[in-house]
Amino acid sequence: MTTQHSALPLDERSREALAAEGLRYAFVDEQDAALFDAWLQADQRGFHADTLTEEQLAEHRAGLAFARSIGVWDSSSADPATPVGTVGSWRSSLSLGATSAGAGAGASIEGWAISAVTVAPTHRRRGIARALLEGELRAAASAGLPLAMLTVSEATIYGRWGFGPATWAADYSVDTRALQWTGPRPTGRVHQVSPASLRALAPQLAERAHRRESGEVPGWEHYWQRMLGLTAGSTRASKLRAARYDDEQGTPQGFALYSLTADPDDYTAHTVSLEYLCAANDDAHAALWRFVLELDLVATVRAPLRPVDEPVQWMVSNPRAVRTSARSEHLWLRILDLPASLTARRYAHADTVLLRVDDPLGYAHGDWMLTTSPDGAATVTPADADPAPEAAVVRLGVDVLGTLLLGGAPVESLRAAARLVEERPGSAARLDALFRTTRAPHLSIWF
Ligand SMILES: CC(=O)SCCNC(=O)CCNC(=O)[C@H](O)C(C)(C)COP(=O)(O)OP(=O)(O)OC[C@H]1O[C@@H](n2cnc3c(N)ncnc32)[C@H](O)[C@@H]1OP(=O)(O)O
Repeated sequence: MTTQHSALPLDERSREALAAEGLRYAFVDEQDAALFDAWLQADQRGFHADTLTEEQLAEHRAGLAFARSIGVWDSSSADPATPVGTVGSWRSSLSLGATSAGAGAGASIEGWAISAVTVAPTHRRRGIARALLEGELRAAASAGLPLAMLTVSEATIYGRWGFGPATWAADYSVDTRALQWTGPRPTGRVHQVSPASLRALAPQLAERAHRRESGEVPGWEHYWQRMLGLTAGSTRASKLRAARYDDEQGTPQGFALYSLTADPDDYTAHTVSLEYLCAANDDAHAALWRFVLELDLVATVRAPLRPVDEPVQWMVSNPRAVRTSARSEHLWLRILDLPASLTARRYAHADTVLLRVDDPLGYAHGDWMLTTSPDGAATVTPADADPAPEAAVVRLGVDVLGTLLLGGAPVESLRAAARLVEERPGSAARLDALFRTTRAPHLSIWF
């Protein structure tokens, strides 16, 4: 067991709650290959994914040993070695780079990333996920982490524990034969490279790109192996192509990973799947998009999980050729330490807002005075007196505050939906102006 894990003990309340159901809740010792393998296979089964081969298991063990893995076991089941519940978690930064105009580039906050939440079909709806989630939140809060975060299989699950969607993602489908490139033509060069050649560079470029964004969570060792098609038996490896953009000085500034699928009836009409586009500056973004949109023998470029304000729609002659085929929430946040969460980011201008926060689990519950200064910095204090007459006053749930935190939420819509109540007229508009960011927050990975 690593130091990081022992620093964050197993949650006693969850252990007791599950023990009362005859279930054992415990850490997975990543050095115990048989134990870890059973946990990994249970996680795969939980998501209806393929059973891992021996080679893949070895890779997963190496690649995921950094996380804190917890299992739930039922000694009375036919296969008592395989956990009936899983959860994995780790400390991770969350970028806050675009939280106000010009200010805050490179800022981030540390949070608790939660993943691999599964419960066996034979044990569902008996409260196992609840015990796992509430245990994670207590562990994160006791470690002093300001928030927890996750990406979700279903948007119906996590609101009950105070998580709210905080970034959104769009899938685009581009009809490349219906447009011309009208965007910038940067003076650097695009090089066609092998995905393997990006192994060291990709995380570095992603880290630089994330400094410009809010909502980004860094990938980990095994994530990059997978993304670059370098894992054992990767089904993507033979199809994956890569392009790298270097600036005029020859310094890499971005890369794109994509694959092509032929149209069986028309060889000139391949579909490109743009699986990842990472740009540390605007030039790299434009050059790489232009590269994929101008590939010959291609009719369609599909680009999943892109920002909802993806600038490419303004870089082509025909905006209707860039169709949004899907749009949904992506990263979910759960605020645990309200002052630490709110003061980590920058705001648009000086203002004073009383936030009356309802948090059924207690972590962020209460009245809080948020005061921002002209340079965008904030202070947050418990509000025990009546608010000053000039303060905006709103009442909202902790999930809605998570939704607001990165600045991508339309506050007026939340007010109209009664998810946020104005206790003084005009407060929603003031909150919107204060929290809104110049770029939509965005997370480019699943975790
Ligand atoms: C961060 C991540 O890892 S996201 C991935 C989530 N996992 C998956 O989608 C894998 C497939 N699904 C599963 O493994 C399980 O069904 C889980 C993990 C979603 C739920 O596990 P369970 O142990 O059945 O949940 P549990 O019994 O603790 O339910 C807790 C509450 O969530 C609700 N709930 C559970 N699953 C769902 C769901 N899929 N949709 C909506 N509500 C749900 C329950 O009704 C219950 O509600 P309440 O107590 O507030 O009335």
